[in-house]
Amino acid sequence: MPVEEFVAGWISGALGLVLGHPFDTVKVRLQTQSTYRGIIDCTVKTYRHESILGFFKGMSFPIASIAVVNSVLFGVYSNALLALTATSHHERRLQPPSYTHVFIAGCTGGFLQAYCLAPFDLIKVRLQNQTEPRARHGGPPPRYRGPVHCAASIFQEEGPRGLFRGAWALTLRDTPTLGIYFVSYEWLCRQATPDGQNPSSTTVLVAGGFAGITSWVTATPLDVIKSRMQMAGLERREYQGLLDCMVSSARQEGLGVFFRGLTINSARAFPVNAVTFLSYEYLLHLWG
Ligand SMILES: CN(C)C(=N)NCCC[C@H](N)C(=O)O
Repeated sequence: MPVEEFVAGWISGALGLVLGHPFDTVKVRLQTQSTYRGIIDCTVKTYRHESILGFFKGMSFPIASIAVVNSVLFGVYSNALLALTATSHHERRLQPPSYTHVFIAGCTGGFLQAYCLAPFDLIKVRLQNQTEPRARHGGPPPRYRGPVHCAASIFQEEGPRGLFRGAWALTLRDTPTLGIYFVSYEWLCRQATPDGQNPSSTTVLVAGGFAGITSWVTATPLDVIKSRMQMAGLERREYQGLLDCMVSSARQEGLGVFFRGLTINSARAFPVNAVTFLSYEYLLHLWG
C-alpha cells in the first residue's frame, strides 16, 4: 500500500487548515448561535470581545488530528482508486480513471475519515463556541480550559458515546460530498489540461478551490445539523435524532436554516482546498 499519499494528505491538510480556521470559527458561530446578524457582525464582535485569538480558538486539536483525518481521506481515496483501477497516482494522467471510480473512491475516503474526524470535530466545535475571552479577571471562566479538558469533561459528563455526538450527521455529510469533491477536482483538471499531461499549478489551485466550494455547498445543510447536534449536549436542548434536529430547526427558523454559513463556508473552501490540492500534488510529484 503506497504511504506517500497518507503523508502528503497530512501535510497539505495542515496547511489548508491554518489558512481556513478563522473562517471556520465564524461559520460555526453563525450556525449554532442566533446572536449574530451576519458574517461581518460575527467577525467584528469576535474581534472586539476576544481579539484576533478568538478566531483561532479550537485550532490546536485539529492541527494534531489533521494528521489522522486528512491522511485517511487522501490515503484511502488513492488506495481505493488503486484497488478499483490498478493504476498508481503517477499512472493516472495517462490512464485516467472513470468518474464513477473517482466517486466511489472519494465516498470511501469520506466515510472512513468521518469516524476518525468525529471526536476531534466535536471538540473543535465546542471550543469555537466558547465566546468568553481567555483571560478576563473577575468574569466567569470558560467552561473548557482547552482541548484535553474538553475531551475529558465530555467523557465524564456524557460517557464515551458523547465523544461521537453528531457522528452520524458527519458521516452522512462527508460520504457523498467527498465523492463530489474528488469528481469536481478531476473534472476541472481534465477540462484545462491536454490529454496525458499533468495539470499546471494554476489549474490545480483553481480546480482544488472550486472542488472545495462545490463540495461544501452540497455539505452545508448536513453541516448545520451536525454542528447543532454536537452543541446539543451542552445547551440542554436535546434532539431525538438527526431527523428531529432537521424538523425542529426548520420549524423554528425556516428552511433558510439549512444554508446558514454557506457564504463563509464557500469563502473558506476556496483558499483552503486550493492550497491543500496544490501541496498534495506537489509533494507526490517531489517524491515520485
Ligand atoms: C465537503 N467536505 C466535507 C469536504 N470537502 N471535506 C474535505 C475537507 C477538505 C478541507 N480540509 C476543508 O476543510 O475544506
